[in-house]
Amino acid sequence: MPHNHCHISPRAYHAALGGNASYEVAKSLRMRCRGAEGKQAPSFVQVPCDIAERDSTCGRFPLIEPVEKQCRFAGGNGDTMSRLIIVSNRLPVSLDAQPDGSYALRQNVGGLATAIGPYHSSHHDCLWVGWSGEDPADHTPEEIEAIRSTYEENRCIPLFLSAEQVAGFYAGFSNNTLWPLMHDFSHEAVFDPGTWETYSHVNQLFADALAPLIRKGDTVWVQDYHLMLLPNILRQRFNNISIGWFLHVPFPSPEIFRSLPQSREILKGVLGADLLGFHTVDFVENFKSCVQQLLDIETDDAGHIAVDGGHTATVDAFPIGIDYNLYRRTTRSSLARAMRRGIEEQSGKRPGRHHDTSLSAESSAAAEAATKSGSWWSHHVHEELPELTLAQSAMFGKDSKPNKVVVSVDRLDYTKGLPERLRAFERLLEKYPEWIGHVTYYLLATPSRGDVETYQRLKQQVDQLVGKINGRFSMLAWTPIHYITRSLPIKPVCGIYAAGDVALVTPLRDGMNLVAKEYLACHDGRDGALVLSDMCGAAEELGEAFIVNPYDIEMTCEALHDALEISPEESTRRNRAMQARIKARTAGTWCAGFLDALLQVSNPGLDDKRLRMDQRNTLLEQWAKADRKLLLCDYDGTLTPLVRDPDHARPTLELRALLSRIGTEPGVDLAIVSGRSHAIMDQWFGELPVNLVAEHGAWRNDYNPKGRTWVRAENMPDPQDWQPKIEAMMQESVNRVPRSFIEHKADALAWHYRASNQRSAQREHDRLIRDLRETCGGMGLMVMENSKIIEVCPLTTSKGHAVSPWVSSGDYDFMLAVGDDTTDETMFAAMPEDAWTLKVGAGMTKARSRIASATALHRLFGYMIAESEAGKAEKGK
Ligand SMILES: O=P(O)(O)OC[C@H]1O[C@H](O[C@H]2O[C@H](CO)[C@@H](O)[C@H](O)[C@H]2O)[C@H](O)[C@@H](O)[C@@H]1O
Repeated sequence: MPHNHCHISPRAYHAALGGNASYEVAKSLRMRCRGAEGKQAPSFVQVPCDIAERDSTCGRFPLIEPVEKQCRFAGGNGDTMSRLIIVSNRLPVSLDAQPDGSYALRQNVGGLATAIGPYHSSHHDCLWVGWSGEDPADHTPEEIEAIRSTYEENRCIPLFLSAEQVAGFYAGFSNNTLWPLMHDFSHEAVFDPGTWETYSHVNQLFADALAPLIRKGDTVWVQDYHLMLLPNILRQRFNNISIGWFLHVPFPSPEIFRSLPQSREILKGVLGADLLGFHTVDFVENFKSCVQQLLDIETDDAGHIAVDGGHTATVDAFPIGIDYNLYRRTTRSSLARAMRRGIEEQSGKRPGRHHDTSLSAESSAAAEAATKSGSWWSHHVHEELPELTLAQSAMFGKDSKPNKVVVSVDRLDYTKGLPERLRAFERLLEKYPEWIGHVTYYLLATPSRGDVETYQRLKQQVDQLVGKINGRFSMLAWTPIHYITRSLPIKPVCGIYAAGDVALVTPLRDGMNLVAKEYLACHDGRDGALVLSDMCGAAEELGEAFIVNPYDIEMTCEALHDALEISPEESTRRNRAMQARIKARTAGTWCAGFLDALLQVSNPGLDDKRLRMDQRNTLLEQWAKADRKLLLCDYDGTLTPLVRDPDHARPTLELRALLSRIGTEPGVDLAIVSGRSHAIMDQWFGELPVNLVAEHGAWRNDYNPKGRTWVRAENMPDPQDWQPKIEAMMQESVNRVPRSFIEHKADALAWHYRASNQRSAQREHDRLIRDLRETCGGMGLMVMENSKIIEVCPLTTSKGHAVSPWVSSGDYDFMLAVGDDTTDETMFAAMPEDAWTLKVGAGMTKARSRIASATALHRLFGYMIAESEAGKAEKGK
């Protein structure tokens, strides 16, 4: 390395390319990396020292780090920092070639990019590996390098697959074999040994692409049915990483899955993961049955599967959500509003506009812009209408029936139940002719997999059905179905959702179905009825919808009729319940929840007693049903993560808001049961609607909006009699162990050593414990070992004792106690059998369940609040 150059770290490299460095540094880095020979990224990056130093000194970020830690994405250098590597068939971004030969990045839409994309963008050490969508045969080596480099600047590692590989792996085995089988369409499945071979090979190629990136301790999260062999390939190659796998489609019963000639290989492939996630508990059960029947391996109720070679895989359900606020916000955009207004005018929902059958100039122009080309729109709205028909006169006010809009948004796929849905709509017009002229169906069906014959046939079938229904029922001024077969951007789609009085979401089989959730988010706080198939995961969460069997045309027709007739008050009430739930269970909480669970199952200290999804659902059900609820929460390490300086653990505004929210739920008594001094508790929580227990039970303060009073426990020794002596002993330890200190409380003293050198602190810890125990025995005091802290407090104090008046009052039909350290064990022991007890983090415990972190607890509280909201909406409150 030239002496006037220096190495910079991958973190600094990303920060620089992410706009955090000066132009000169960024340019220098880019040139350096593009110049690298071969496909492999350079293992470190050099920049001229003067530029790097100037950037560092102007406070952008620390550019210069020790040379031995420096590499780009490559692993294998002993760096043990754990990172997340996401692997999916497609990357979350695509590239568009620009006239100047460069490539511009475009964000992909779709559930996966929306759900995990934010995690990837906000974590600067997170990588994403996937197929670039490019065939290397179509590009020069320079273009390939430019494509690779543009992706890598965004922490995406692209794979280049030939057309032949794509045909076998993607179109072939993934979409023509696994897709139909997973969706219970075994009659559509093609069994071809050739595509299986390519699928296996491409899974190996993904492993090859990952190999140079993986470092000890990394987490690799594999996505979906395209990569079902990859988890086990990775397990065979690396024994020091955590592997997760999530299936975004349904998992079928053994009767269907066993028809796949490679069913056993596929099961063994995914069982290489530590955690296997599915959308619903039903899919988990199907998977477990397949493992039992096809591999003869037992599974237990906790979802553990003991695989050969001592590896244990765990299966659980993680229902995916949407970015609720994105849809809610986008619905308010001017383009979405114009789209909605346009549909309402065109369908006659907005009287006055429709007479001349043209949109207002403003709506028309904006809707055109929204749909980009807008041809479908102008075609329908600029028709000349020479005469009024019977239906038209009904439409324009002579008849009291209000005009309504039905919407649906799908990919044109045989799993979506489009022909069945169209028949149900036709049946509605037949059976309830009063809807003729009054209901308009906006059917957005984006064609996909157009090179596959089944999809071509489906498209023809849907085209014909739409034509038949329109031909049969159309009036001069009214067309029953507006059929759009293009892909529309999110803004007009939100406009379509918002315009819909009814959304018809009736897939024959679907893993989750996000359309149902998106429709509800676009109707935030409003009316609008959802007709939903019971064959999709979403039906488990959206029970207030009109649930139908999508194969039952008569039932769907009746549900559609009821949905069209529902009062705005009733549909708003139903929506409020569903919206509360999907607002709390977003794409972000899904991603975090899966990663929390993966952390738990990969860590032997955290895996036992993991709160599974079915248990969490039971907890939420019991919470929602209960009238009087008791929540007992420890503070440090439970409601907030542990930090070095106890003063820095003060509650954030978000935590205070969460505590206020849950503390004011009707029927809820919330108590923070902490070892903190009552002075601190008063300062941090005094204004919140919560009961407080301080100093491990020595002090108690029940919430009273008129003013708080602290009550000291009885029969405690006078602190003056013991604190000077104990303080002197602790002071000796402070003198010996740098950065240790004493925390003073009214009735306790604590020696803290978290910030100290742990080896010397441990020696001192052992000595101090021994001396304190000898001294405290006869003084009515006890010595407690806690998290990097030794505490002395009165023998009579205990959290269990402090909470017993609440617990034994008999007032509550739901009780939950949460804690993280040894002092919380007395509280767990005081809880009755049917109470919920949760330990946060690792360690021996009497608690019956365990969760990973304080953040996971916040999420659980969020779900509990949402459940209460849903319950209130259901009761019409
Ligand atoms: O009962 P808790 O609410 O869990 O309180 C227990 C002790 O918490 C505090 O110490 C702990 O948290 C500190 C901040 O994260 C950390 O630095 C320390 O190492 C932990 O032991 C508090 O300072 C103590 O008074 C509490 O007894």
